[in-house]
Amino acid sequence: MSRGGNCVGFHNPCAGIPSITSFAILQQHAQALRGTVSTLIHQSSRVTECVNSLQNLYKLADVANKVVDGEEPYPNSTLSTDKGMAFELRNVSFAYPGGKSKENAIQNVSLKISAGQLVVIVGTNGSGKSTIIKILKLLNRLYDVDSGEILVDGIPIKNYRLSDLRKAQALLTQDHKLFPLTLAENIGLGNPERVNDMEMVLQAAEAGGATELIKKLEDGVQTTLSPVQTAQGNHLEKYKTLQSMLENMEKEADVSGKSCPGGEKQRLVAARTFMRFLSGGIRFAVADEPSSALDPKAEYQLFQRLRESGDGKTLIFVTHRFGHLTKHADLIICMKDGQAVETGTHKELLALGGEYSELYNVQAQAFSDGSG
Ligand SMILES: Nc1ncnc2c1ncn2[C@@H]1O[C@H](COP(=O)(O)OP(=O)(O)OP(=O)(O)O)[C@@H](O)[C@H]1O
Repeated sequence: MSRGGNCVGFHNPCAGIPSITSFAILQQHAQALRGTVSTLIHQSSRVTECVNSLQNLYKLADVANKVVDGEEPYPNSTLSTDKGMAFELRNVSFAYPGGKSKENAIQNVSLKISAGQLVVIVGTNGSGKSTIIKILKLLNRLYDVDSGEILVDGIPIKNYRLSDLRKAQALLTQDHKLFPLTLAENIGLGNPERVNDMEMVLQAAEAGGATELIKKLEDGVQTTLSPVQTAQGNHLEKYKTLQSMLENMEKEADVSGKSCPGGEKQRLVAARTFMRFLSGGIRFAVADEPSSALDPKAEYQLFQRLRESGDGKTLIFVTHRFGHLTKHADLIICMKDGQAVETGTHKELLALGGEYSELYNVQAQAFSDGSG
């Protein structure tokens, strides 16, 4: 048996350590080594992921921006009216870039929306409602259509300056974010130049139905919303540094939970949209399911206020609910399988007895068949 430097063995008389202890130490080292190797393997796969993401970023940077800015100022001095934006879709088809489906999300859609109309888009899931909104939000021109043409106030959308179009639109969706700022700032984001104009902020809050919620809070509009706590963070009370690092990482995160439940969040987001309306110059507003978390009374009030402030704006709503909106709409667009299968008013579409009346009757039946 070696008595030199090689002291590892079941029996090590040079160190006088009992063999069982040596074995335990050996096992510990082996375990630590296994842990290190598996961490290394995990980390190296993360490195590959990071490198791939970086590569993709560089590839993206090489992609030429296909959206070419136009030169025509908006509003057009001769064609635009102060009633709002007018739209025309001529044989428009669109498939999402990189989308898995070979089918177009919308197919050969032709329709006209007059300036100042209150328009409601209905249809089953996946029928293309939000896609119509996205290409009409065209206004951002994130999605240029594959074929067909979109006209705004009689001129192809592509001719307009993007920045002018953006200034003229407001958007209200269910997935807008709230930030860990004060309520006033969250609302003021709709019109950042006037974020300190408390009179305007409170006016927007009232229109969005957020006044009661603000009154309940000790600091009113100056209440700062707290960032979201993830499930991960909840286990980390003992590790203060790690917890505060995670919380900082969540700064950009949405606000929800106790500090602001769904319905209240939608009210604040709606208030932000009204703040944007108050900035002036808005001629087109889109609302994509803006009331999904609101109770029926709050939903009615929101629609009323949107309608009341709709002067000088074309309003387009996407909804699954049939009610005040569809009843008052100047134009209902009923989508099915990517096509605008029916257009008209509630009465006209009911009289048709087609897709719209079928969808309507499913909801109406719940109240009329005495099953409730
Ligand atoms: N970002 C996307 N990438 C790829 N395909 C998409 C994308 N968004 C929607 N689609 C597809 O386009 C089609 C139309 O979807 P769209 O969201 O317009 O329908 P929708 O009527 O608004 O549905 P819902 O009522 O469920 O919101 C669907 O087949 C959908 O899967």
